[in-house]
Amino acid sequence: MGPIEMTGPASDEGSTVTEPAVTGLTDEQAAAIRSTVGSNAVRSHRARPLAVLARQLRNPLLMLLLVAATVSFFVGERTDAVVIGVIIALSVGLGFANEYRAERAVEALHEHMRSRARVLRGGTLVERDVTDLVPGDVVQLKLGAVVPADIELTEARDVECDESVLTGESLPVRRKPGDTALMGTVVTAGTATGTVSRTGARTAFGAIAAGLGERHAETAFQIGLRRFSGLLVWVAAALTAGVFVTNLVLGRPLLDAMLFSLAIAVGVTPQLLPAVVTTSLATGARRLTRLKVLVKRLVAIEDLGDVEVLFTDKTGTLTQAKIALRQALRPDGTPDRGDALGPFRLGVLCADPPGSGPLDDALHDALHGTDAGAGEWAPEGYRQVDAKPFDHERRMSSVLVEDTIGDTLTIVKGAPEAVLARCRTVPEESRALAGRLFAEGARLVAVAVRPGARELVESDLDLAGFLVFSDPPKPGVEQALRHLSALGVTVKILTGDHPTVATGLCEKIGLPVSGVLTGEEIERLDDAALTDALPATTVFARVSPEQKARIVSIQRSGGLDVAYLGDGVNDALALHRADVGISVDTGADVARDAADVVLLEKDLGVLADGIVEGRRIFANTIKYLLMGTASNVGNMFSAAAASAVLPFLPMLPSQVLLNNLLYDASQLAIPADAVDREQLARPARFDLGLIRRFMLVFGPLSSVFDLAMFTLLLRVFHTAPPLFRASWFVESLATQTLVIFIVRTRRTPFWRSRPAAALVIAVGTVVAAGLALPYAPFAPDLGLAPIPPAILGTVAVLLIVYLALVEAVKRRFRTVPATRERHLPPHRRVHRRSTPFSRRLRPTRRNQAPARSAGSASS
Ligand SMILES: Nc1ncnc2c1ncn2[C@@H]1O[C@H](COP(=O)(O)OP(=O)(O)OP(=O)(O)O)[C@@H](O)[C@H]1O
Ligand SMILES: [Mg+2]
Repeated sequence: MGPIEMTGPASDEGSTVTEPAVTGLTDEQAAAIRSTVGSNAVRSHRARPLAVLARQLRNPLLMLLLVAATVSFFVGERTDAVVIGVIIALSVGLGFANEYRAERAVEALHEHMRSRARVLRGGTLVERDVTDLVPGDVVQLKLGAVVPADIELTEARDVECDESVLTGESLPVRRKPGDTALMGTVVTAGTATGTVSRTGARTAFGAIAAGLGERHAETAFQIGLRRFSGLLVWVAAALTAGVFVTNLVLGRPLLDAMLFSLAIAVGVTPQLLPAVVTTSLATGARRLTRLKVLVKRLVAIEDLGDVEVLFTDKTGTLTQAKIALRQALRPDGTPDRGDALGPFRLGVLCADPPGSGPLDDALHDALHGTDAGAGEWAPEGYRQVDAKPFDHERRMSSVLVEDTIGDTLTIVKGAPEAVLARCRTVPEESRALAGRLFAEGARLVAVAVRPGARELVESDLDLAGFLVFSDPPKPGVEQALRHLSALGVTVKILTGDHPTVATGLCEKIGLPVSGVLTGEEIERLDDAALTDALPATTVFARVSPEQKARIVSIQRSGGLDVAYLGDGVNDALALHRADVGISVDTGADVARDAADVVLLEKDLGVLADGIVEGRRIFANTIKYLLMGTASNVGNMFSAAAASAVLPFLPMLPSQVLLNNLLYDASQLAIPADAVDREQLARPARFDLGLIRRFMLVFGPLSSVFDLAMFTLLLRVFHTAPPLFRASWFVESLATQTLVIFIVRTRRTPFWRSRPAAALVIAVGTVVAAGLALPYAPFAPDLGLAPIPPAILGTVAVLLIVYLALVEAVKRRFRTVPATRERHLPPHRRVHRRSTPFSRRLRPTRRNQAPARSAGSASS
């Protein structure tokens, strides 16, 4: 059963299918089946305007207010009710427009995040989007693949699947021909071919993913935001109840009291919070996409900003992704000249098909030149009888081959420690040679043989020699590491490679090594000892996938925020454990699916940019929160207090709402604001305590000024209600919007920290509009009267004194480091893994062009 020639358009995949009879479905047949059974999707994504609108309207406060306004329209103040209605419509519109735009950005993210399966279509092996698969498709699975549908295996070579995502069972399960490889599980060993039996929601994985819904579990940031909103809900509730009761006691009409207290509540609640956060995140995501960093979920950007420790694998991240065979050496160190039983020819015999991994590809390249992908890959004259593919635990791969006259040969190649341990005798000079080569920083593989055996046994071997691969550092790594360290991120290496190679590389790229631990040593440490050893260790070498994951977990439990960057099958576990998993577009399926962030180019430099972006978003969100708790809360508090002592309402409900709307509008420019360098230089943490203290200090401060203003208006200027309200309207709008220029930075505003032009324009416009309102022709409808210059001057003086005072108090305000909550949301694995199985509800391109050849989108 030899490899068949592929039919159809030339493809650079060079994969062979060992079932000549199977041709799979054609693209047309697949499309026809898809039209009846649907896409292979477990969820859908599309910005749904109605859902976004419903989210805006779900606000019970607005609803209550709307009801009260409607009642008032029929029984009382008509104009006031209409004004209230218009303002509510405007604020709903504002929130809607912003959130909808952000949802569109999420949708665009999804379009970048496709995952492909190798499928036979019309006899040709092509790559298709996983959502295109239909029952009947013939699919190939290789090591590291996430099984794209329920697949009945027709052929399976040493296949093991990790089904923990479905069963919780962490040990891989053996899968033989006739078994079903389940969707969402991972091929942890071997290669297989099979026929799709079930897709999408009809699979067990689909059912689980559908049950979880589209909402991801909250991150620490989102929890912080929710707590913040909760805090303000309490403040609002207390104020509203107080105002309502006081006004009733004072004998004011029930409806007026109700409208006024509800308006106060609306004024306190941060309605635009979701819009501000999603706009920030969406803007950040767009910026990152341009830098070739994709985030799967918007909040992952904020997660990036929190990263304190970055674990990375070595090969392909710190070193160039493409490695080359440099030398083949016999056990005594003399070069192999291509002898029949020399390490090079044996190594090639033992290699997996092209495209399986960089190391084996380097061997094929050396044999065929660089276009090794096409054509026959095994040297002639040998037939493969059995094979044990490479895995990261054994760190070896082996084959049993038979030559034309029936002699058999077991060939083993792998990490020298593993291979030498299985050799009968190893000359001392060979060990010394290996040590020397490691010290040179070469990526080293030992090859050994055992002639004559009938079965594949990896023991009693004879060393055939070494294959030396060059694995030079990637250009630019040094600079990226400096950037990361300037950002306060500690970089550590978790590699399957040899410790000497790893430390040698660190020296070349300027990463100071404080300590080295090997997998063997780690095995002997219990969790407590490993915890103690972590801070002093930079390099973890010869670690297995489980050890990588264990190290990440232990680092996290120490309270630090941990990111993991890796692209291999051996990185998937660790990616899942990390707070932020980062992978590369060209990496193994499992790695990509386990990640929150995918780099289109494996480049540490862009990662630093991503971290900065995350911190920028965080900083700007915090600005909005602090703003909401400073003058805003203070003003509402003053209004509430004033309503108890004044003979009339200090502001009409419609004026409170209008004031709030204008304030909100000015805040929408915050996501675009510039952030001070020192705020980008350290990992950020959500600190509700800071916000609470901020509110307790700056709220009352603002109220003091309001009360001074009230006193002057009543006692000195003897104003009537319309003028009183107009004056206070302008004063409160100016204080609460202009204070952003002080709150937005820890430095001296403007001189030391320049705000973004957009923010200056937005705030300026809003203040100007507020100032103009009392003079507008429709001012009487709003219940406002023109303000005479004497009062305007007073407002200006108060404003300046207020801002100066806030600036002075701000300087005494220190952030106390918050303790971070350790929080790994449940089901995150199912969520992450189901991302590629997402379908756009409204297909844009109908019927994929069947002629499209596969290679285009593969790496
Ligand atoms: N295809 C292969 N065949 C034989 N041996 C291999 C093969 N791939 C890797 N090895 C050996 O196994 C060792 C461990 O490889 P592994 O993939 O676990 O980690 P790595 O890729 O070297 O490092 P990193 O974790 O930094 O990516 C390698 O150093 C090499 O000696
Ligand atoms: Mg790797």
